[in-house]
Amino acid sequence: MKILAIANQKGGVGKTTTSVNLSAALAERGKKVLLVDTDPQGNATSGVGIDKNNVKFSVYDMLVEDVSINRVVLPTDQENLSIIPANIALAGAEIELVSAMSREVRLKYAFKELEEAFDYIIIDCPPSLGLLTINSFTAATGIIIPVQCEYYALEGLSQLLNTIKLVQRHLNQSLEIEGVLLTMLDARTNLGNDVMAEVRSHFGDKVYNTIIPRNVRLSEAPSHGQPINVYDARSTGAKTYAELAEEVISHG
Ligand SMILES: Nc1ncnc2c1ncn2[C@@H]1O[C@H](COP(=O)(O)OP(=O)(O)OP(=O)(O)O)[C@@H](O)[C@H]1O
Repeated sequence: MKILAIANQKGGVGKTTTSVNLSAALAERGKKVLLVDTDPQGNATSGVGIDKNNVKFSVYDMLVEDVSINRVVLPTDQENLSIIPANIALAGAEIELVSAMSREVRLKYAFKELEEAFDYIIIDCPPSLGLLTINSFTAATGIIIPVQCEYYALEGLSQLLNTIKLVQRHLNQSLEIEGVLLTMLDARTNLGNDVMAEVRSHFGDKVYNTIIPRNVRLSEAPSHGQPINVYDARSTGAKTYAELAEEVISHG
């Protein structure tokens, strides 16, 4: 089982869009996928059609109240795709966890209790490097870093890399950067090439060949509660997330 955290503390770089659509594309390829929403905004939850304010249990209950993970996992409309939902209740967790026992390893321990077998667990991280993200890094086998194609794309990444190093040293030695994903490429500018060269010079072959273009269908899909492969399977957004899924699968 691969556990992939989708993380970048910079906001709005495509973490949730990638979490939802990579999960859905993997599920479409017959992989059993558990999407875990750890962002209090709950956008991954609503993005797969779950009413985030109307769930019995959320990731908050699992991490803070010790509710069993097996009671928190919900099926979605898509075959092979389940979710652990999040909502605004999670906003307090960063503070509540500070004084909790085993505060960095709660997610990892919860995954150990899973009764259902999954091929992939995909974790949508919040735009911060607090305890929720640390829990994800501690539980994960790899991290996918979405980087928006824009000037200063790499700004702030040193903080993220530093956090990864700290977690590797103290909490999870086998944690790896699984891949770096360029997102929101605007075909009308040449910026993509510059950013790609810069990102490649830092991360080498960790950078996925797949680049996600800016695609309006990707931004519309969440308001319909559907991943892009359901909302518009013929869109370039759907095609590129399908390519990404193939790349992720080929990495083993
Ligand atoms: N490839 C794309 N093309 C067009 N719009 C996109 C694309 N990727 C993401 N968006 C839109 O950009 C916004 C930010 O994306 P998203 O929510 O995935 O980023 P995020 O990193 O998860 O944000 P946050 O840091 O707030 O959690 C959303 O409105 C989303 O619909």
